[in-house]
Amino acid sequence: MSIDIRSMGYVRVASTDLDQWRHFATKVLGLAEGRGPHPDHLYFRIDAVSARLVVVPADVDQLACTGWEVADHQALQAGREHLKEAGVAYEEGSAEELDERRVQELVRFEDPFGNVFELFHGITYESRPVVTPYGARFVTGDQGMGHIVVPVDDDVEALRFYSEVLGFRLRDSMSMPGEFVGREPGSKVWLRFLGVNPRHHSLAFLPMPNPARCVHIMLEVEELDDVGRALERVRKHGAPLSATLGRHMNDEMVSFYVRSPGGFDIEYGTDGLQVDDARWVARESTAVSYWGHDFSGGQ
Ligand SMILES: Cc1ccc(O)c(O)c1CC[C@@H]1C(=O)CC[C@]2(C)C(=O)CC[C@@H]12
Ligand SMILES: [Fe+2]
Repeated sequence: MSIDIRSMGYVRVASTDLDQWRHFATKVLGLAEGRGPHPDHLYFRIDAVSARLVVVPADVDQLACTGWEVADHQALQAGREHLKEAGVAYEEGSAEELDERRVQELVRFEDPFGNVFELFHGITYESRPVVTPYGARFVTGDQGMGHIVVPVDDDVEALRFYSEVLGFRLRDSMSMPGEFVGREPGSKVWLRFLGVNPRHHSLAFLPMPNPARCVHIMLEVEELDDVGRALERVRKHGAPLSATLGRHMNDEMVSFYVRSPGGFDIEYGTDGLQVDDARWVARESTAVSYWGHDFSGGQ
């Protein structure tokens, strides 16, 4: 038995420039501004959940942590016991932290590479329907808020930790030449894509150091038109495009990548694959994309 994570619940970002984040999140990404307990923090909604993205002032620009949802107190208690058995140190969320995240209970720990994870249950949701500035509807629910790609030092240890300790299920693998991530020529590193719900992957990792502590966060919208409109706003506001529109091979997502003020990318996509664990078999994809996704920004 391992931890029964149901979905990616929230992301917290540390930022040196909250005005820039507010502009980017609302005008470029089209997220709805929400409210929260701390007057100096930015809270963004994409669905009924009170805040999915929270930006907090800091003297660095980097990912602070990701929050992973479990069903209830019993599931979190089982999670604590599992972490203890696996020798992973964790701490309980303080009263202020529970209030800030608007969850019933949480524990925080680090993966072997210093990525900060929180396990929580009982997040609040709002009575008022979310109204996003450009009418985009985001795909969440059972599939959670999206996916995240985190940097790791060791792809073998990462796969062991995320699957055996955290209970993520391997859905796809893709190899990359070692020299691509600064290793010796001729070596091979693995990008692994793991899931916990019908979303093809909720967590992926790349064995490459990254000062932002995040490679990208993916948000999914209902319609291709929402992706097209977002791409127009990227151009209008001069936000740096990290990869052109394309369709990924493994999860069939049609998306583009834009650089956020956090120094990591936001992947903005639609039409992602949903899988059924009873039938899914882990595969190895042989290309990043069927078409598009020019990571030189189309220049
Ligand atoms: C390959 C792939 C499949 C599904 C995804 O959602 C997805 O984000 C990716 C791309 C992962 C990865 C990345 O985000 C950073 C830049 C990378 C390392 C590349 O240059 C190729 C693959 C890219
Ligand atoms: Fe992605």
